[in-house]
Amino acid sequence: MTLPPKPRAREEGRVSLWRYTRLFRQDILSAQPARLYRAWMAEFRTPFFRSYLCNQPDLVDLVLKQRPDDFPKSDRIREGLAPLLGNSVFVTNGETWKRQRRIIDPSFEGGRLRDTFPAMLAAGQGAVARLQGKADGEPIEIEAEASHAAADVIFRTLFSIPIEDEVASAVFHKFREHQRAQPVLNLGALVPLPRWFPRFHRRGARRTAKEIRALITRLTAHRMTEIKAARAPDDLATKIMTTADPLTGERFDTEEMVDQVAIFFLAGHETSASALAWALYLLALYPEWQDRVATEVLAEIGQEAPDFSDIARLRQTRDVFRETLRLYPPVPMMVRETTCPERLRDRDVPPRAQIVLSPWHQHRHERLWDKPDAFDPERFDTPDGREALRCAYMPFSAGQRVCPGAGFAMIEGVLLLALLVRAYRFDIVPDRPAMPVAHLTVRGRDGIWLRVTPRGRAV
Ligand code: HEM
Repeated sequence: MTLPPKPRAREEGRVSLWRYTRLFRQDILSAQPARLYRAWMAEFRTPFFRSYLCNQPDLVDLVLKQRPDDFPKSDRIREGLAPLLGNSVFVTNGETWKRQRRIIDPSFEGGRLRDTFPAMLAAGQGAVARLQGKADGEPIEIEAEASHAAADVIFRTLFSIPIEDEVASAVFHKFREHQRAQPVLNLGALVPLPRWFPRFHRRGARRTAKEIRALITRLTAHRMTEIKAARAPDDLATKIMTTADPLTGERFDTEEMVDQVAIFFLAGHETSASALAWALYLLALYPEWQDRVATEVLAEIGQEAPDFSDIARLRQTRDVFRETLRLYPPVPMMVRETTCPERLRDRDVPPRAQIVLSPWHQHRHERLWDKPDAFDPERFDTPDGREALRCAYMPFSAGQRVCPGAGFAMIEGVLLLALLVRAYRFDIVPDRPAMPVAHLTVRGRDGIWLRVTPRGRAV
């Protein structure tokens, strides 16, 4: 049986820091040796830093759930991302971070998700309509379509504006330019190289970051005016900007909200787009699963527009999306830093060492998953699969810093997949196979190409 694409690991043995950095810059995934798919913990020593990749579920639990305050994000992450994200919740630590989460989290709770559903649905219907003109069986690059759809979801749910809006569309296009200028956004953040080491903060990336922030400031300042005049739409931006911290009573001011909007846009659209594109690719690779999804969607919602409660009944579609997040976790690695001496698996770990948690390796770990590289959405119905889901599945991270958009993303992903597969058939392009590469998120090295035709018509 064909396995879904996986990059070849680098050969075992020592490599120089220069070579590692070069490999790393090309792609974080293939820069790593194959033993990481079997190891519980691996240590990397360089003259400048020590880094420990932890796969053992107990260790991951310790870092993310039991003592998260002792394993913060490093300041370098903030430095690396500051031009675009300022002091957003993604990069802060300690009391600032806690206050930001107290204000943000209520907007993503269950009841609010129901309220955002119509905006998500409109974005999904927009994606189906956009593909109509391209569904002629000629190869199309599906990541671009998925990015467009996911950006539309974010703008509609956050600011009640479609992606066609002038400012929304400008942010979206500037963002693409930003990625081209700085393809591996957090390289500098992931590897704490000494200050003299060449960085990849290109000048172009600084400029685009500034332009994106200026556009977001326009949206946010306008919304603040609408809130003050009591005529703001009831969407996520209004909810977040009017929520007071239950402990201090403080609200976000415009500037702090700009930082949060920047991360919602970045974290919320890049990740969802990556997951949707890989899900469609996997369904093209396994057409029997594509038929199962199409059949389920027709049985549960027919040709109607689904409502919020329909999504919970799309169980096979959800399992396909879950399995996609296992095989291609959009955020392949996360980094924390030790603040005091630690002893992990009988090794002394000094303060300021890097702790790397890798959904990519944990999700394909040979000792944690049965047939880890196979595509099998039914695995979640088996006792082993359920156990692995509980202790070795973290596409959204875990613990107090878990992704606040996890519930949102699971509804969005299932909804968009259901609408697209109901309308179209997706087939692979044999001479353009996809290969994952970790840029900002896990992407296709040369894009993800598929042939799209209206469902029911053969290619
Ligand atoms: C499939 C989609 C998504 C995936 C796989 C995903 C994954 C993740 C992961 C792994 C983290 C933790 C990163 C770390 O600790 O270094 C994270 C954080 C975050 N995500 Fe998501 N995410 C998704 C969608 C979203 C959406 C839709 C939003 C918002 C609309 C969002 C907002 C955030 C924010 C604000 C954080 C920072 C949280 C903090 O540090 O406290 N994400 N996400």
